[in-house]
Amino acid sequence: AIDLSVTWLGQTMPGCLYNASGVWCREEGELEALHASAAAAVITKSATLTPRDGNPEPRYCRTPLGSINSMGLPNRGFDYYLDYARRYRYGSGKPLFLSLSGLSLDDNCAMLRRLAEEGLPAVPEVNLSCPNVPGKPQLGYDFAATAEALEAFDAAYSGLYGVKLPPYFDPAHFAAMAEILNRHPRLAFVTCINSIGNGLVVDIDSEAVVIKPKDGLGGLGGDYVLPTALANVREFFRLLPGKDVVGCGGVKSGREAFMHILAGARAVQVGTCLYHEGPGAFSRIAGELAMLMRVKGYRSLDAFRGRLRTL
Ligand SMILES: O=C1NC(=O)NC(C(=O)O)N1
Repeated sequence: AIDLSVTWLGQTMPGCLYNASGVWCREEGELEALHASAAAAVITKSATLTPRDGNPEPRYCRTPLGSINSMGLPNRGFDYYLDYARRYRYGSGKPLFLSLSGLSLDDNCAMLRRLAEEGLPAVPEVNLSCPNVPGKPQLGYDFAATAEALEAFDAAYSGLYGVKLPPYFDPAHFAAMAEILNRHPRLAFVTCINSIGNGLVVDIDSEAVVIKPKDGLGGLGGDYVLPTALANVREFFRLLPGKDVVGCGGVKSGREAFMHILAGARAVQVGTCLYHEGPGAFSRIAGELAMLMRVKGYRSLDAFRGRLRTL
């Protein structure tokens, strides 16, 4: 039989696929639908300290090659997701991740401290990469600010945590980020990647942009981002010994999931494809991955994880 389970963060989850933060996870009903699906874990919509409406609509658009979004962190606020985490059924073996995207370092630390006080099994994934809050640059592109933030996170939270990274496009940036990330032993994983920020999709019939915020600029997902996502997974897999890399970006079938794991991904998140297909995507993609493994003679993910060949 094909084993798709993943052992990390001191636990074993029943499969390797779960949602990308932001997709199908803002409301409790959505989170419960994910938990009931073939998703192997659940992550919540990035929380700000207080509830937030987000950007004006239209703020999401599907395109033939994926998606563009400028949601602007619409969410129910940290207390809503903390309350969900108190009632979550951890016994299912499906980990719960809480995505945190504070609008300031103090907010991120306040949420981390509150989470630490609860002593819940939920694992924080701190979002360093939202590209869609007007006036707020992506923290992950400011190396000094990222270094300062991670020191503060270590002081605020004594458990294992992860960060959601923006895509990087230059070996010097991979190296600079890795040097910072490797200073933090309790930073157990990085999720690569968040959307490719500030793309522009044009509709030639209307001769207009397709989303309202930022005059049409938004984060790209889907087919557009797969090669960049794979590059970030493979580079950080090499550069962060002892840490896990979660692959995110362009996964719409067993093929892309296989690529991410070959590049080094411990587990794989699904965003744009989940937005359009719904939670049924997880059983489809898992089945396709298992079939691919069967054809290739692999019985577990460990048999090929990180084994991407170079020429
Ligand atoms: O981190 C984020 N990435 C995105 O692509 N969009 C959301 C958002 O805008 O809320 N946040």
